[in-house]
Amino acid sequence: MDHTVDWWPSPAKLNLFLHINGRYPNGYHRLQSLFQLLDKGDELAFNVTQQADIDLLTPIDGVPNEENLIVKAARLLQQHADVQQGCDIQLRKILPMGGGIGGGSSNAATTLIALNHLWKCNLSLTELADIGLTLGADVPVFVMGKTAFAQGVGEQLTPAHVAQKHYLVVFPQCHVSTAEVFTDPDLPRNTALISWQEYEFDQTHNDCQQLVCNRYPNVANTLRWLLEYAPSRMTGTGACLFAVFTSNQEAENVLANLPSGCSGFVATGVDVSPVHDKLARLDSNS
Ligand SMILES: C[C@@](CO)(OP(=O)(O)O)[C@H](O)COP(=O)(O)OP(=O)(O)OC[C@H]1O[C@@H](n2ccc(N)nc2=O)[C@H](O)[C@@H]1O
Ligand SMILES: Nc1ncnc2c1ncn2[C@@H]1O[C@H](COP(=O)(O)OP(=O)(O)O)[C@@H](O)[C@H]1O
Repeated sequence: MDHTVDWWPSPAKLNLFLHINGRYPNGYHRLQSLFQLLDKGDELAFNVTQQADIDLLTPIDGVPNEENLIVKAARLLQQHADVQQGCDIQLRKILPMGGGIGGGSSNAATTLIALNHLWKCNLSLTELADIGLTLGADVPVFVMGKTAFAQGVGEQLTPAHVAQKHYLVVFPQCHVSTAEVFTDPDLPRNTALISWQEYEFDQTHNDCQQLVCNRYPNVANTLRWLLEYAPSRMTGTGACLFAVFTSNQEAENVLANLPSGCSGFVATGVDVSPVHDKLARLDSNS
């Protein structure tokens, strides 16, 4: 660990369920979901500079910096708040991309929150969430920083307390594009709305799961394997799967026996994002 660098967490999320209730005229889907924030994720570090340049010093293979959500988020905030300073950014990426665990969206949210603090923009979380929504439907939940029920395209958020569980998150080594799932004619789009008070894991599902299992045998086989151990489901539009445990040790035991070709990690569900814990610590020290 490099102690001279101040790392900001960029947590992953799981969709404990994902119901598709319909479609808006612009083609976006109307959803209900429970976004569970996790205590594990990527990390980002920001070094404020006096020139306006935004530089990501650790590019991601296959994602040009200009298209990286981190750089886009920094630029948007810079324009929105008329900031004259710039920054150098470093990323330590551990979350698989296109996995349905929100890595890119979380990176964008952490960038908005950290630079709002470091550039002293003083924008509210709601303003940052509005900026974030223009980058992706999942950015607002990470900006608001609370495990939450979501509806609309995922931007209408109601904070939720979920009993603390330990999750084995498994990446079946295939990437599923969100746009590919949402444009598939076979995707079910007519689940009835539920009221949050009635939420129970067993009474909910992920409307994308069967479609992705049909198209990606790796996902179907890994899900079947996980279900032998614990209640399990796909998150988001895939391809990651999660299994729910009441103890960390049980989750670690199953991780140790993952089928070859899969990778994974164990994380604990949190009600509040670790980014917000860091902000609170910074605010209490200032
Ligand atoms: C459905 C979720 C659940 O978490 O899937 P994952 O991406 O996490 O797997 C997300 O809300 C996704 O959010 P995000 O990945 O930010 O989506 P965006 O970049 O805004 O959109 C990617 C594409 O998905 C489609 N899209 C996205 C969200 C939505 N409610 N309806 C859609 O139809 C649109 O066609 C869009 O072109
Ligand atoms: N900082 C970033 N981290 C991850 N992906 C990014 C980033 N910036 C842009 N992307 C693009 O966003 C896509 C979706 O990434 P990600 O958010 O990790 O997946 P998902 O939405 O399935 O959870 C990636 O395939 C990549 O092309």
